[in-house]
Amino acid sequence: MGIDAGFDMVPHLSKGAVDQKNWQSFIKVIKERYKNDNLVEVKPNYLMFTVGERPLLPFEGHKFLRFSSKISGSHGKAVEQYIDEVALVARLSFGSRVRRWNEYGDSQAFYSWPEVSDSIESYEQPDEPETPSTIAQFVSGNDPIRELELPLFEIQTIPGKGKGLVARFNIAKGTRILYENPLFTTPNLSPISQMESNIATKLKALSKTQQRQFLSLHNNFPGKYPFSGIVKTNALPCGPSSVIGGIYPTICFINHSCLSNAHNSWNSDIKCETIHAIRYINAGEEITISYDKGGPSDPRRMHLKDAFGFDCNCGVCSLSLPELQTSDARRLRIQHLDDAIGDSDRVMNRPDESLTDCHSLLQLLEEEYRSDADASIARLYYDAFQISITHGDQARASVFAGRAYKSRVICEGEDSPETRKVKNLMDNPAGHRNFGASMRWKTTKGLVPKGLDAGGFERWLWRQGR
Ligand SMILES: C[S@@+](CC[C@H](N)C(=O)[O-])C[C@H]1O[C@@H](n2cnc3c(N)ncnc32)[C@H](O)[C@@H]1O
Repeated sequence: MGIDAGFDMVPHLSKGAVDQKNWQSFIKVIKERYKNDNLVEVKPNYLMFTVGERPLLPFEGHKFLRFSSKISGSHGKAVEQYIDEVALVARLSFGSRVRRWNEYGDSQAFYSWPEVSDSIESYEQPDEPETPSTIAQFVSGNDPIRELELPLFEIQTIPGKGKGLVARFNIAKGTRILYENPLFTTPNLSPISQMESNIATKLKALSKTQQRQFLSLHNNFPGKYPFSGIVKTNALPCGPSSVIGGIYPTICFINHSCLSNAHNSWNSDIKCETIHAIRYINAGEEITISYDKGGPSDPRRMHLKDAFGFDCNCGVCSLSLPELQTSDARRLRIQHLDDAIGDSDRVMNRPDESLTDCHSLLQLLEEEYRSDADASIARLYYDAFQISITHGDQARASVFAGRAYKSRVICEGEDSPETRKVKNLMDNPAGHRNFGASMRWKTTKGLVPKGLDAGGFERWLWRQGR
C-alpha cells in the first residue's frame, strides 16, 4: 500500500534560455548534493533515484512535470526524504511553480498520470536542438509573433519565377506558416474541353472576389483552354496520391524548389491545405515547397516541365556538375531503397534486410536533404514501424511510431489525421492490422530499454550487432 507523494512543476518550464539556465543550475546543485550517494545514479539523459518508484529528474527541464513516488515499505522513509530535499532545492530555484502534493493531503497533483507518463517516456531521447525565431522566444520560450497572429509572409516578385512568398520574420521549424480552403477542387478530366467546361461551372458558383483571385493566378499553358491552363499550373493534389487538385488564393503563389524549406499537405479534417516550415527560414528568404516526388535531376526536371510548364532554376538544379552528379546518385539510391522497402514479400520473409534498408535510407535522406526531410522521414519511420509490428515487436514499433509522429507534427501539425494515426499507434502498436502476422521478433511495449546512451539505443532500435 502506501501513499503517492511528490511535487509538480506548474506551469512547466519552457524551452526559453531563462528556464533552461535555472534548470541546469538546479540539476547541478542536486548532482553535487548526491555525488557520493550510490542510490542516485547519473544516466545519459536524467538522474535516477533508485528507491521507491525510481523518480527521475531529466536534463531537459521543459519535459519535467513531476517528481514523485509511492511512499511505502522499508525504503519509505528514504523516498520521503529525497522528495522533501529535492522539492526544497527546486523551490529555491522555481518558487511557487513547485507544488507539493500527497494523495491524502489538502493539495492535489496538477497533472494527470497519462500526461506524466508521456513526459517521462520522452526523457529517454533528447530533443533535436531548435533555433528560436525571435529574441523574446530565445529568452522566454514564448513566440510573440505567433501570439499576435501576424502574417509570416508577404507576396513579392522573385527574379526568374514571377511572384512568390517571402518570409517577413524568422520562422522556426515546424511552424504552420498558413492554411487555406481551396477556391474549388477538380479532377484532372479528359478531354480538356470537358475539363474547361467543368471549371467554368465551378467558377460561376464563386464570388466575384474569388473569381478574380483565380483569374490572377499564373498560366503557363495559355491558349484555347485558359481555365485548364491555370489549373494545370497551380493545382495541388488533395492528399499524397489523390487525383483531385485544389486551387488556393495564396498557397498557389508558392514556388517550387527541389530542396524546399516548407511542406504542403492536405488536411482532410479541416478541409484545408497546410504549409509548414520544415527547417528554420530566415526573414527575407523565399518560402518554397516541392511540386514533385524527387528523383535524379533529368527525370525530375522533365516532369516539372511537362506537368507545370517551367524549367526549374532552384539551388539543387543550379549545382555544379560534380555536385549535381553526387546529388543524383544519392537520389537514385533513395528511389531504389524506397522501392525495396515497399516489397511486402521481403518484409514478411527477410525483415532484417528491410529494416537495414530503412536505416540506410535514413542516412541518405539526411545527407541529401539535411534536416529538411521530415515528410520522407515520417514515411520511413512508419515503414520501420510496419516491419517491426508485422513481426510482433511492439517495443521497437512504438519507438518508430513515436519518431514518425514527431516528424509528422513538424510537416503537418498535431491536427493532421495522419499525425493522429501515428500517435495512436505509438501508444498502442498492437492496434495495427498487421500485428501478429508473425511473432518472430515478439516483444511488449514495456521492453524499450531505459538508460542507454544515444548510440546504444540506436543499435538496439535498428537490431544492429545481433
Ligand atoms: C504555382 S505557380 C507559383 C507562383 C508563380 N510564380 C506566380 O507568379 O504566380 C507555379 C509557377 O511558378 C513558376 N515557378 C515556380 N517554381 C519555379 C522554379 N523553381 N523555377 C522557375 N520557375 C518557377 C513557374 O512558372 C511555375 O509554373
